[in-house]
Amino acid sequence: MSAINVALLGFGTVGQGVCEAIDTHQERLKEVLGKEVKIRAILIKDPSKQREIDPSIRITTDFKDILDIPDLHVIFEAIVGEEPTYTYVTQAIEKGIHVITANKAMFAKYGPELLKKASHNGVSLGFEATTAGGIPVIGTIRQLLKVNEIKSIQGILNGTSNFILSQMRKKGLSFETALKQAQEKGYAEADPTNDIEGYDAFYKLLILSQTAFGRQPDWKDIRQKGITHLTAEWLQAAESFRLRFKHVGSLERDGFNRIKGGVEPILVHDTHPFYGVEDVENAISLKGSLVGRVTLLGPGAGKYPTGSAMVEDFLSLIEGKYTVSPEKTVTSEDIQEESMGQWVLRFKEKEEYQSWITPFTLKDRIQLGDDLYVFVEGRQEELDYLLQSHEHIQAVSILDEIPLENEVKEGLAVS
Ligand SMILES: NC(=O)C1=CN([C@@H]2O[C@H](COP(=O)(O)OP(=O)(O)OC[C@H]3O[C@@H](n4cnc5c(N)ncnc54)[C@H](OP(=O)(O)O)[C@@H]3O)[C@@H](O)[C@H]2O)C=CC1
Ligand SMILES: N[C@@H](CC=O)C(=O)O
Repeated sequence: MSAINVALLGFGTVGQGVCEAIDTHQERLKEVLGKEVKIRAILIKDPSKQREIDPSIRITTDFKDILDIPDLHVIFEAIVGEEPTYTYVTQAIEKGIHVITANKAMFAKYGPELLKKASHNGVSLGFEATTAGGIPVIGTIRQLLKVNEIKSIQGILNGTSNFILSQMRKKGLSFETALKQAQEKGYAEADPTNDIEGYDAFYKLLILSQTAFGRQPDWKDIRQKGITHLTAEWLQAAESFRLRFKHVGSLERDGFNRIKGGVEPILVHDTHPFYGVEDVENAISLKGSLVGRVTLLGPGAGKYPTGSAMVEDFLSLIEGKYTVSPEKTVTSEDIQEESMGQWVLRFKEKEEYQSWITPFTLKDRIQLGDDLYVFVEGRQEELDYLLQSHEHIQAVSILDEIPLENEVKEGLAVS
């Protein structure tokens, strides 16, 4: 029985997850593929680090050694940053080697080009692990929602941020302590700025856009804000109104087929599917033209969930499910939808507007903090009044949000 030869780029949290997944599930892989999967080599950066690696696997710091492996079928790419990753992936594809990547910073930027190159060279490029850790969202869109036209996407897309917000709220931890724990658990990026300032979720949102809508919006049109300004007091104050702050990415196509959206902290009510998404979990809610709203939930980061995503991607790739470039043709022009009644309110703070999404009906104004208010059970006219009477609040757009299940709707505003 011949083997499927693979190599790993990177042996950090994700690389180790892939290695262990292959090791512990070798029998299962053999059963499905009819062949053994053999890790031939691992590319690392720092040769002085102590590692527990099967001595039959070659360890190298030179990517040329990887390219020179005879009959190498697949490369699992789990290193950091745009370069040298883009160069390595390009060279692998040009050599006819399939690639599976976890690197969203690289893939958000170069994904469209690399997918074309892969298609041109007759190889596949799997990228399930770039987005939402272990949740099979890319596969769901690529393989299971081919007829449905995706109209909108919302997601908690960064495990580290969600973990920090949950820990600050539940245990009153400081931001720094919660971040440190996320780093120790292997959730955070090498540079956690990407997690806490929203870049990581931003990249994932662009990858989802490419996959679901067949293209990306202009990057500068996508709002991007992290979680660093949120305090434990705010998180706990909101809780008493059955509201939670979640860092959410959202995208929708407007009537002119433009893609709009952003990543930012929003408040969700306890009837919202994202309310109970806690710690390292991620969630993605897709609205399809036939199926309606589908919400996927699961672990958004970490060694085993990400290892799982890459190995499942590998199986799909070997089984030939990804032989065609996943880019869809954008067809429909008539995607204008009736508003579900959700507004983005923007609040001016130090000459800058910050945005939170809030349901539109308002009634009683209850003070939460010095300059933080919640509005409960009101009407459209009251929102209009609020907007007119507070020059520092703007309603900038209506989102196709998940409707709240009951009639009591709440919003939060800074006044
Ligand atoms: N952590 C997670 O939960 C998830 C991470 N990802 C993505 O996966 C990738 C890897 O993340 P993660 O495993 O957490 O990162 P780590 O920092 O834990 O590991 C990175 C690995 O890449 C190696 N590496 C870095 N730069 C180079 C280079 N230039 N040449 C060769 N090897 C290099 C490092 O080598 P050395 O060991 O020698 O330092 C290390 O083994 C990232 O792109 C990340 O965004 C995606 C989904 C989830
Ligand atoms: N740093 C990322 C890892 C997974 O993509 C996160 O926290 O979500």
